[in-house]
Amino acid sequence: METPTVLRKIVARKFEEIREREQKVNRDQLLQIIKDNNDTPRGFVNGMEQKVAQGHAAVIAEIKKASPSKGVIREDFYPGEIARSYARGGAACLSVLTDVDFFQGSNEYLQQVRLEVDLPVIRKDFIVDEYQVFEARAIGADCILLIVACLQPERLKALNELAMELGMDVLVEVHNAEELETALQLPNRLIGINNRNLHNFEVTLDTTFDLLQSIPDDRMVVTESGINTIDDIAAMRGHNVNAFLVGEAFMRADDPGHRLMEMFN
Ligand SMILES: O=P(O)(O)OC[C@@H](O)[C@@H](O)c1c[nH]c2ccccc12
Repeated sequence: METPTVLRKIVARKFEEIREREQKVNRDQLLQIIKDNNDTPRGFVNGMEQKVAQGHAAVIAEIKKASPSKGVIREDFYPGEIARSYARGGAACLSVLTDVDFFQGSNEYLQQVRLEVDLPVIRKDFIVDEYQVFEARAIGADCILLIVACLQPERLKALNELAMELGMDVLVEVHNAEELETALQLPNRLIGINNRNLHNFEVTLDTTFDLLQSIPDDRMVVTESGINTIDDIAAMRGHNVNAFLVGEAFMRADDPGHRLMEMFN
């Protein structure tokens, strides 16, 4: 048997969580909620492209209380306030962790944030089943994350198509060359490169630099995790990487949006 890495533990728990949730709100009910909400997704890819077209970095600013690798990152955690701060600081889009058991996130946080600001929002979770894609749209997500490391290629493709049918964008996340090859089979504009290995939490920005060479110019590369300094940003921009997903560096600052502005301007 393979050793249960953190990612495998999280995914095993996800399947249980989905079963529990489905008991309370089934798929048909989720569809009804989506219909009743009558909400049009905000263009996530569009938001990113606009920033880059203006010559700016496109920053996805993350709202994350805790993580399995770092424990609690931010004690005073008011997602609506953080979202407003990020909007003032010039974020292109927001990311909200909704995983409860490992990241102390929640669906309610995403719902609050979406009411608070006009920015597009990605649901950051470990999506392994259609149920979660419907749920994402039902709580107002404009985009979902699909992590190639948690999914068989056929499943990845099916979940990606479902998200698109629901009008959402998808950030496809990879960490190595094999996963990248799988991701490039999809037509998606955004390719996320996670600098953190989700099996052992090791972080190196070389993950992005190494994989970059194999990505055609018509994709937008989002470098994810471990972006902590102005030098990190300069190194990325020097390689023509202009889209960033940043959590911890902002969340540890008193005013997260102000920190965003300091780091990116
Ligand atoms: O806090 P950081 O190091 O700036 O990282 C943010 C983001 O990249 C990270 O939270 C993340 C990237 N991919 C994920 C998948 C699941 C959970 C979390 C993540």
